[in-house]
Amino acid sequence: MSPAETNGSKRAYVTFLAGNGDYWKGVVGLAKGLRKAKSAYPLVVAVLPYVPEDHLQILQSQGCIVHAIEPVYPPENQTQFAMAYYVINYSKLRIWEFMEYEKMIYLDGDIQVFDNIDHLFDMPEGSFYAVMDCFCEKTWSASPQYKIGYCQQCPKTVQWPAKLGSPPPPYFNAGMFVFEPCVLTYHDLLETLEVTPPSSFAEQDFLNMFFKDIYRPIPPIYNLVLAMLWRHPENVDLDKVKVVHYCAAGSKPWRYTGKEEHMEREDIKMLVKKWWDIYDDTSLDYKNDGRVVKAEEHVKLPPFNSALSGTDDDDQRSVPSAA
Ligand SMILES: O=c1ccn([C@@H]2O[C@H](COP(=O)(O)OP(=O)(O)O)[C@@H](O)[C@H]2O)c(=O)[nH]1
Ligand SMILES: OC[C@H]1O[C@H](O[C@@H]2[C@@H](O)[C@H](O)[C@@H](O)[C@H](O)[C@@H]2O)[C@H](O)[C@@H](O)[C@H]1O
Ligand SMILES: [Mn+2]
Repeated sequence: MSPAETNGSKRAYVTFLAGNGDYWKGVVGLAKGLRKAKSAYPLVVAVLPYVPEDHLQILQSQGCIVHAIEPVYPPENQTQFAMAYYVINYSKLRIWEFMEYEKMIYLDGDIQVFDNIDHLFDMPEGSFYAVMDCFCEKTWSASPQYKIGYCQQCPKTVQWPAKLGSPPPPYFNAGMFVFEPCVLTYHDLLETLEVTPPSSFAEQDFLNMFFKDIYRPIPPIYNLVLAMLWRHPENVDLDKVKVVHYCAAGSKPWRYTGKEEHMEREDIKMLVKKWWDIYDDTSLDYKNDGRVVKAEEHVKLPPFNSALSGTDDDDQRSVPSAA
């Protein structure tokens, strides 16, 4: 049984690449970081059209399994996304059709894995695992939480006012999550998206709504949203952090100038250097041992109706507890 298959279930990390810009550097860094952390599983890259061929070659030369996907667009809308480019992030939904895998961990291309997190694949099936986000950055300024100063990271500091009803349910950052590709879920996601008005955080808001009944928070060591360092330092122990998410403005290591707000912090400089130390480490380059790394054929999805008659072989495993 290959390392990518454990107890018969095929597993892989997956990230997403769009455009002809420089995010491919984030994906290369991620591929090398997973290698350094001695992960047993491959990195699949879901790539949108127009990603340049030379970027794809670089990813394959680093051992990535490149899967071409078609874009997913939200319904026609006048929404002001928190960042205009968020509209392309709906295309992340395509990873639910990667039926050749039973369990996947999604990681944004601006994430680095500094310690092995393969054990997360052993979490019980049937739930959606991700780390809770923070509402304190300006990107949240249109939200009711931000306007009253409420954040789920410190629910007692500013209590959710009873007049606004019950507090919002736990809300995850969609830059990292543990999920199970499933054709029924995939079609349900796309059909639900067609009738869901888009909102500020695009697919992140949508995924939070869609998975709210099965979402289980996992500790922030698995996705350190950098703003936590200055918004909720009491919730962060950098020595224990396994996964860093370079999502704060100005923190993408491959574009780092140190000029944006908070970017002159010593911990930010240290984390950016940690990223570059891996990216520049040629001993972490992929050594193709003669096998030809082929972009795996997409599993041809069965027609929707025949998938309905499929049966799930549910094999529960012992699991680390979620947060
Ligand atoms: O031009 C882009 C913008 C985004 N992405 C992908 O979409 C993810 C989500 O965007 P981003 O990480 O910039 O959002 P943030 O987490 O910073 O809000 C990125 O990590 C990349 O994997 C990409 O490939 N090209
Ligand atoms: O398309 C919406 C995006 O929303 C999330 O990014 C946000 C979120 O983390 C906020 O809390 C931060 O304030 C903000 O900076 C950051 O961009 C995901 O990381 C990304 O993958 C993607 O889903
Ligand atoms: Mn990100």
